[in-house]
Amino acid sequence: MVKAKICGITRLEDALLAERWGAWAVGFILVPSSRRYRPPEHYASISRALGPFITRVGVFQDTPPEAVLEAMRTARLQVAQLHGDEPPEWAEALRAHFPLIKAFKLSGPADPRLADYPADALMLDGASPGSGQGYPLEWLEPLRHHPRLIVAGGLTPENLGPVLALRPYAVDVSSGVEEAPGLKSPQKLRAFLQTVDNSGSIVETCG
Ligand SMILES: O=C(O)c1ccccc1N[C@@H]1O[C@H](COP(=O)(O)O)[C@@H](O)[C@H]1O
Repeated sequence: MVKAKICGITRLEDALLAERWGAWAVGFILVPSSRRYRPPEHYASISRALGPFITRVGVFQDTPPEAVLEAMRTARLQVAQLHGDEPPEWAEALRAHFPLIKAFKLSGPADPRLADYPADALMLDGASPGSGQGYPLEWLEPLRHHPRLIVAGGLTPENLGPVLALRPYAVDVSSGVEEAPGLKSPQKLRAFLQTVDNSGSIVETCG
């Protein structure tokens, strides 16, 4: 079963819909320059209202480890996603506290050495994260069989099919299920999660 992470959530109602419709994770932007940024205290109130079986992810970009730890604690989050040019030592320091996703921006075919970065899952994203910009799926090929590959960047309910056919560990979406930055569209959210869900049943039936 491919897992789905809904990223860039700013409203409780969107988080609850994502949970109800089967998302494995929700992501909260802690990058101050982003239009989807909200302070950690805001995310804490959303996190408190969710059930125990959905993972809360904090998204950071070039934030020093001490500040990441502080924000994660305040926002009551469980997994950190690093989206910048963080040195591997920062990742090692953070992994002592919680699982880590390392996101890389692709501007060409993925370099297989990205898998050497110390992280618990590897995300391959477009060149401009959070913009809805994608890339040719062939660029994933060098890391296609990575056991914890999360595919992100420009995904929508409509273009998800070929990505799901690659059977990555997870898919991640933000803009593709929004009506405005940070505000999710219930219709698009449902369509996205249903598409992921249906792909699981198809594989299980055929397998
Ligand atoms: O969403 C943002 O504003 C953002 C800012 C800084 C780093 C990452 C950001 N978003 C991440 O981008 C991917 C894919 O987004 P999209 O579906 O192409 O819009 C997603 O993981 C977001 O977490």
